[in-house]
This record gives sequence, structure tokens and C-alpha cells, in this order.
Amino acid sequence: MMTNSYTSFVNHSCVPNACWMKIGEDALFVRAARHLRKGEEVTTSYLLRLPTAPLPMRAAGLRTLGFKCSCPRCLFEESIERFTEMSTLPEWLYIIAHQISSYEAESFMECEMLQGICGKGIKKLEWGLKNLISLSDNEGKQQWMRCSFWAFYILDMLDCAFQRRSTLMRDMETLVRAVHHTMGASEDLLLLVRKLVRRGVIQSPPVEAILAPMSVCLYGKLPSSSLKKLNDLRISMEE
Ligand SMILES: C[S@@+](CC[C@H](N)C(=O)[O-])C[C@H]1O[C@@H](n2cnc3c(N)ncnc32)[C@H](O)[C@@H]1O
Repeated sequence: MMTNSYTSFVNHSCVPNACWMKIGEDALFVRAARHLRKGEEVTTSYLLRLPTAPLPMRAAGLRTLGFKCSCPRCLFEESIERFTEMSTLPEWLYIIAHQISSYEAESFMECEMLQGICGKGIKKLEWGLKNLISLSDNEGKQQWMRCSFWAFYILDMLDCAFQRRSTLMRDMETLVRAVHHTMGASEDLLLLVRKLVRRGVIQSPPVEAILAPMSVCLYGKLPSSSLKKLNDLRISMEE
């Protein structure tokens, strides 16, 4: 873990190996999001808004900071775009899907049109991932793409929840693992899954196990009572 004075030397990557941890106004930490190899460059995501988002949105965010990212995830996403055509879906669609899945999960059942579009997009993407990527490094790259479109996956999953509830847990686990693999953590996804557990849409014990590594990235190795206090503090600061 490194603190304020060193964090300004950390470069950006869309597949970072560390994440920011800010406590209060003054404390800024960079903490490892995965095991770091000796000599490996430490990177974080500079994208404060929607860091998990698809390539065009990440690129636009980084343009405002004055550079183009050439990390493996960006290069891969660019190379597969002409097959999946995911960027033909408008940016507002992603933003709305993200807002609904992150903050307004209560109303997810009322978004049939949006869910239909997201579902079609995801089917095309999954087809592309299965058929277009060489088998050698298929798994990791699939994870990156699922991370980029996690809000679409959530809407699609919840849309289908009543027809195939038994697979919801497995799909959710796959998605959380994909985001963890790519980014270390997404606080939005973490909060959403917790919300779904509270509402009884998915069951708690297995979810806790898959969320644990994300919680550790965001808040460190703290007991759940402290995590809750931190989360409550963050939410009350936003209100
Ligand atoms: C906080 S500094 C990072 C440390 C800086 N590279 C240095 O040597 O001091 C931020 C600047 O580093 C550059 N930078 C960081 N990540 C980059 C990346 N993935 N690709 C290109 N430039 C990057 C950009 O110019 C950015 O404005």
C-alpha cells in the first residue's frame, strides 16, 4: 500500500493491478488489487466515473486527461469491435443501464425495452467471444469484455431471473469474477449485489464468498461491521 506523496507517480491502466482507497478528505491510498510480481509496474484506473465502462467511454474520459490508453484490454476491445459492433449502441444506453442497475434496481422490472436491447447486445457479444478469440487466451479476454458491459449483463440477468432463477446465482458469480479479474473491484457492482441480496433476489452466503475479494480491494481486510460503517459513511457523504 502506498500513500499520498507516491500516488502521483502511478500510471493508468484499464487492467490495473491496484486501486484507489480514499478515506475521508485527506487519506488517499493505492492498494494492491491482486498479487504483485516483484518489479511489476503498479497501475490504477484514472477513470473516476464508470471505470469499468466500454472502450469508447473510457477513451473519452482519458482524452480529457490528455492521453490514449494502449493497455491490452483497450487494444483487444478495439480489435474485436468490428465483429461485435458494440460501440454502435449509443453511450446513453450504457449510462442508463448502469444507473438503473447500480442505483435503481427497484425499478429494473419496468425496463423491458432497455432489457431487450441489452439482451440482444450481450448475445452478440458472447457469440463474438466464443467464436472469434483464439483459445489460448480466451478466458481472460472474455472477462475484460464482460466487465466493460456488466451493466448490460445485469439488466439481461434480472430480466430472465424469473424464467431461469436457478442460473442467476451462477451468472452473477461469473460477472463479479469478471469485474474482479479486470479491475480488482467495482464499488457500484458491490453495492448493487448487496442490494439484491437484501431484497432476496439472490442468496447471501455464496454471494459473500464471491464479493469478499472485491471488498478487500476497496476497503482492506476489515471486519464486515467496519465495512458497513465505511459504506454508510460513503453513502451519507453522497446524500
Ligand atoms: C500522475 S502522472 C503519472 C506519472 C507520470 N507518468 C510520471 O512519469 O511522472 C499522469 C500522467 O502520466 C501519463 N500517463 C499515465 N498513464 C498513462 C498511460 N496508460 N498511457 C499514456 N500516458 C499515461 C499521462 O500523461 C498522465 O497525464
